[in-house]
Amino acid sequence: MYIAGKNKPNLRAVLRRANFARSLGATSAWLEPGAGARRAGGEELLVSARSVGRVRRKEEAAAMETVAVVWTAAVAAAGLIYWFVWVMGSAEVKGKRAVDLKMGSITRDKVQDKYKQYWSFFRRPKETAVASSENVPAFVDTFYNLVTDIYEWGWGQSFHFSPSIPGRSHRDATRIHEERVADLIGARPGQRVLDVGCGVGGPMRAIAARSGADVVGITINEYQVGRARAHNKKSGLDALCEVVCGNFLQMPFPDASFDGAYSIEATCHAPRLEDVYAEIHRVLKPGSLYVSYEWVTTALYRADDPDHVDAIHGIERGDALPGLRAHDEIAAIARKVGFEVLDQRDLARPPAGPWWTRLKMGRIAYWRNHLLVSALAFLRIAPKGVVEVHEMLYETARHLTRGGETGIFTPMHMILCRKPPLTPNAEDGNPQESSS
Ligand SMILES: C=C(CC[C@@H](C)[C@H]1CC[C@H]2C3=CC[C@H]4[C@H](C)[C@@H](O)CC[C@]4(C)[C@H]3CC[C@]12C)C(C)C
Ligand SMILES: C[S@@+](CC[C@H](N)C(=O)[O-])C[C@H]1O[C@@H](n2cnc3c(N)ncnc32)[C@H](O)[C@@H]1O
Repeated sequence: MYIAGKNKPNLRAVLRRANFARSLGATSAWLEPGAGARRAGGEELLVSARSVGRVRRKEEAAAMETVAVVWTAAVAAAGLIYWFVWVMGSAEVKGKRAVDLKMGSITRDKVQDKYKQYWSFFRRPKETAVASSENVPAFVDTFYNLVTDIYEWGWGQSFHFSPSIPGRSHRDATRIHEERVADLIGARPGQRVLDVGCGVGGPMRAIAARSGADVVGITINEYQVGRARAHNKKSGLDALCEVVCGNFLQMPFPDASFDGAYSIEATCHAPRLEDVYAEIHRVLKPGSLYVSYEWVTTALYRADDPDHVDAIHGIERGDALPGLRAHDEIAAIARKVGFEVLDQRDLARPPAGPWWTRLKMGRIAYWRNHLLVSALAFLRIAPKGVVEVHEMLYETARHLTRGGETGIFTPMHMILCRKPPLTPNAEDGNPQESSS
């Protein structure tokens, strides 16, 4: 019995009894009259102290969990961004990252204007087409200011296609397609070879490395000259590779100053093919070889099929082309300027693997790239206008793929020419170009 002041409330004893009683399934009232209320008060205190502790521990655990989740998410996001921008974003390329995207030599605030100016070329009325052919080099220059960095970032240092080779990387297929050029013209050490429309010099370095020849590249775009020289130096090939800024329609080289020449997917920018072929013929030594990979419509192209016309117009608009030529025009033009035609072939025809799969297989990559350029433009890291240019290239890829799949277009119509060697003139004994 509990007497106030005599028996101090022994909470532990009460609890022991309570536990015992609980173990027997009894209530506290069964143990001792009045003990229920006393025990209830003490146990409530203890229970509430315990539950406060439990709640606090739970809260602490939850807070720690939140911190861990936030950190994990932050690390994962950082990893993802790193992978997205630096690893995936430069999968094909060394040296060009999305964060380095510029628009060639165009100042940041002029990019959108230049892009509009580029498009206005295609809106010109037909009557002014001849006059505007004089503007083509300037328009091509603007185009390469807009696209060079995106090409390097998303494609590599070689701005051309190549047949895909099962089991080999794009990089290998590209190099093999370029080395074929060196072999076709028989380039060797000590020779001086001209690269007509050299871009940032991917092919030039592959050809110099393969043959040991000195290669001189010419491009209309000043920005590409800087990029090509930097790449030449970085690859240790600057002793063999030289780059000049100039127009291939009026080249700053003396007559008969090269032992060989090649052009890879570049002369398609010339409004009149005879003008560039005549220049190449002029600067070549007699007897030397020239090979070109030309962009042309094939025998499957039908000018009365609106789908064909639409695909070819799409290719022209997205690639700064004044007008694609037909495959059977090329050799006639080469002969007209004085070349002998040794061979011509569409290198895209079977057994060559399709060149356009590299464009098609990258749908996820395009989506990723679109997000990336949009984010960079939003953050003002890349100039405004980069999103529109990227969008244009995406469209162009669609048209090129259509051209490849339908077989109406090829970017690798190969033509191998020779400038006729000199033969002694029967009358005066002086050498003259042989007529073949
Ligand atoms: C010879 C020329 C250029 C040929 C090709 C090198 C380029 C033609 C189309 C370009 C591209 C299209 C899609 C781009 C993509 C949307 C972007 O995310 C990454 C770059 C692209 C793949 C880009 C790369 C270069 C091309 C394949 C012409 C101009 C005569
Ligand atoms: C598609 S890129 C090909 C570049 C290079 N052959 C390659 O395969 O990487 C075409 C090149 O031709 C050049 N080009 C176009 N028109 C030109 C012109 N009138 N004079 C000099 N270069 C020109 C461009 O500047 C660009 O470098």
